[in-house]
Amino acid sequence: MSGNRTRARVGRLPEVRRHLAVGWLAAAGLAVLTVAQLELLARLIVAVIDGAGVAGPAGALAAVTVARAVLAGSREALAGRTAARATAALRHRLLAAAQALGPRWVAGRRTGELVALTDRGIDALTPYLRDYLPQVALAAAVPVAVLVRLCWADPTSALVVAATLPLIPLFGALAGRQARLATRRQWRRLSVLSGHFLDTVLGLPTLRAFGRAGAHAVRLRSVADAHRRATMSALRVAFLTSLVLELVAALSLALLAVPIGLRLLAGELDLRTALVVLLLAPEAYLPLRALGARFHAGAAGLAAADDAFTILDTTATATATATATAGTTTDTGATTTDTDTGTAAADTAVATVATGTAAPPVRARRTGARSVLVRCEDVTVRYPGRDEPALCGFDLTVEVGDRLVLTGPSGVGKSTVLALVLGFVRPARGRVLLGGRDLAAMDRAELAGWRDRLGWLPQRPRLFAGTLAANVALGAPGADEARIRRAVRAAALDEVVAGLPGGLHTRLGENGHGLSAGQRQRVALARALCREAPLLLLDEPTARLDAATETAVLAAATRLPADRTLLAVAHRPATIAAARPVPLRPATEAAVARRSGPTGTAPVTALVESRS
Ligand SMILES: Nc1ncnc2c1ncn2[C@@H]1O[C@H](COP(=O)(O)OP(=O)(O)OP(=O)(O)O)[C@@H](O)[C@H]1O
Repeated sequence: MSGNRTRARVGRLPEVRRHLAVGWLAAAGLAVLTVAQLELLARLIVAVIDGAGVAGPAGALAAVTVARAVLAGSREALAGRTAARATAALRHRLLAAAQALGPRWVAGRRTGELVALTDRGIDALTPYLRDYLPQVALAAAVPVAVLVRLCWADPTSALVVAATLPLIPLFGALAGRQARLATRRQWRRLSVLSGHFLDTVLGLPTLRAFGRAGAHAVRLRSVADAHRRATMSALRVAFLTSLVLELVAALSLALLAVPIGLRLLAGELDLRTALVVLLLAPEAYLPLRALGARFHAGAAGLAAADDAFTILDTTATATATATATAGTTTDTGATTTDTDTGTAAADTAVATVATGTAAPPVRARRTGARSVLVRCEDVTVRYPGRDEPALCGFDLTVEVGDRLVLTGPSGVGKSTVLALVLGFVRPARGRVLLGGRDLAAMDRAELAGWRDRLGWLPQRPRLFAGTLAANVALGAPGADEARIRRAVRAAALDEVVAGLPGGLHTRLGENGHGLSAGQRQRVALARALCREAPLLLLDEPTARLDAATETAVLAAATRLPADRTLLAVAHRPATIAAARPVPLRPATEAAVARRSGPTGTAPVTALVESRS
């Protein structure tokens, strides 16, 4: 995105747009007060030299000075508040966009870069909004007011100022291009450095164990060096720009001041006019010079804003694509529904599963006795940047009460199936029906309603700093202690809780610091169970557990009420034995099998369906 487009988009942010008008009004007021203040100062000096009464001009000067200070202070306070609001709103939108794009998108980016963008990157917009934008208004208003007053006082001087003034924005624009490139480079380096730093801190135990901490430190140092060089180059451009602008302004003032002095000596100009010109002329150049200096302060923020808008655009495109697809698939869906109800009108009922939110209810189509909760039809999933599909021609039907376990070699696409059911990824081909609704046709509210019906244990669960109870009740905010204890017992965590100093109310550190890996896994499992959701998605729930704990967890899973459904991913024989396995084959293998299947036979599916 070009710098101008980014600036225009920042200017269109609702929080900024509202205050831009006020900023321009304040700048106009300040311009008038500046001219009045210097005019009164000139009068006061002449009065002192002439020995005339100074009370009048001195009083007026004091009043105008106070008014100017109050207006400037209020303008700064307003600009500061606008900057705080706009950055908070942008950060909020960015996080909402990351949330909408889903964990799979977040996983595809370097965490450190995202953190740098939402934290320091957005913060860097503050100088742009607080200092640079108000200065633009001032740089436009003050020179105009000064020129108008100079035209009236001394047209020759006004002509000199009018001729030299454009040199400052001209040189500023020439240097600005270089400055933009340098700050963009600096921002990139900072993002990479943040990513490396976070990776290093999180992976320190691994690096120490493999004796690579030193080598990694060298690499980190070289990344930090690259950032230092980029920063120095950006600063060099900034200093050189300031120097050039100062030089242009000083030469312009010399061009103006020397003839004024000569004309004053020759008696062609009176003292008051000479003073007015000499006091006012620098004020015409000052805001433009300050604008050049502040441009550098805000350029880093603009580079970060550019990245932020790219992410926001990605969400907008994804939403637009989803909506467009929704239009077509809804039509198809309607046709399918009509046909279905037409043929099986007598024994097919549509069960409505209340979502408990304002979102439209999620509907599950009931075929015969049991409702179909999830159906995948000939689904292919592709991740960006990957030639091979993660899933290919994949079919699955999950009915209410099923206990299904997805099995298969690593990387075959088991977690991708769960991501489909969660609505985190969308199929490149085929259809996914969630509670009877086509995933492609579901909007954000419907998806949120569907997710309300899910309990999810991810493969790498994340705990948060806070009490153990708060971590368990994360997905069930209103859960009382009895419900939390039930979930804790079902996750075979009760003995662990009993051994903790504060029991359920023991405070955990970041990501569950203070618990073992297996205990953390069980807290996350308790969190999934605590939702008491109709469909439970568990990604390797017993991966880090010993045999006895695994048995306890599996026993809890088999005790789930009959109307609750379980779809799990597992590698361990005991877990697979506890439910009906659904073996997954690698997508490419399935695709080859599908192509080579004899004509007229049913296509080989990547998944063999199984029900309890
Ligand atoms: N965000 C992603 N971007 C690109 N490719 C991905 C992404 N997530 C998964 N993949 C790829 O998709 C394929 C299926 O991944 P998935 O995580 O679903 O496998 P899995 O069967 O759950 O593996 P495991 O048993 O090791 O957890 C893999 O080849 C993986 O490399």
